[in-house]
Amino acid sequence: MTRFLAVRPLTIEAFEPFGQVIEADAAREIRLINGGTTTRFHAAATVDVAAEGGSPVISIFRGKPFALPIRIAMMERHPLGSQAFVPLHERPYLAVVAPDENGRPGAPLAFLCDGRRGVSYDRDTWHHPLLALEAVCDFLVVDREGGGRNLEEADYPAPFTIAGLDG
Ligand SMILES: NC(=O)N[C@@H](O)C(=O)O
Ligand code: NI
Repeated sequence: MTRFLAVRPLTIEAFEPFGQVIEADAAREIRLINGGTTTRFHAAATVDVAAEGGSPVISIFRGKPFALPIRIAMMERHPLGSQAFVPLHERPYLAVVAPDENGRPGAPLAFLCDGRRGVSYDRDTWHHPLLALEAVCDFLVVDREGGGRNLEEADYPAPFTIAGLDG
């Protein structure tokens, strides 16, 4: 029996249990800086990577696009750090997350992200690895460098299928 997974629009409120949406409107504070030539949208997301002596790193992920239907058979989480993805090309991508259920991922939720906003997964939040859509897309990624076990993966007993992107 195929378990279909509907795609929903990314909103700050709906994503809040799993992380933060990175966009100007999500910033806590707006500051005019540099003599008024620049607007700083301050702290649109936080970076939580210090556990067990971790430090923040900035990387580029070049994501190959996934074609529909997309099979969600596993999830992962990073117990020691948050992980943020900001698209550097304005292309859509999917953020698939799940609540924790006794140490395993529960039913996933798939958010369609429009390429103008990033997402930051909270530390220890179940998510699917990067899911770029349409074309190869670079993402700026802020996550943790350091010791300890910062990757936990779990397979679903039966995969979910994303058949379309329109809900
Ligand atoms: N493995 C890795 O660095 N990437 C994943 O954590 C991911 O969420 O894409
Ligand atoms: Ni990850």
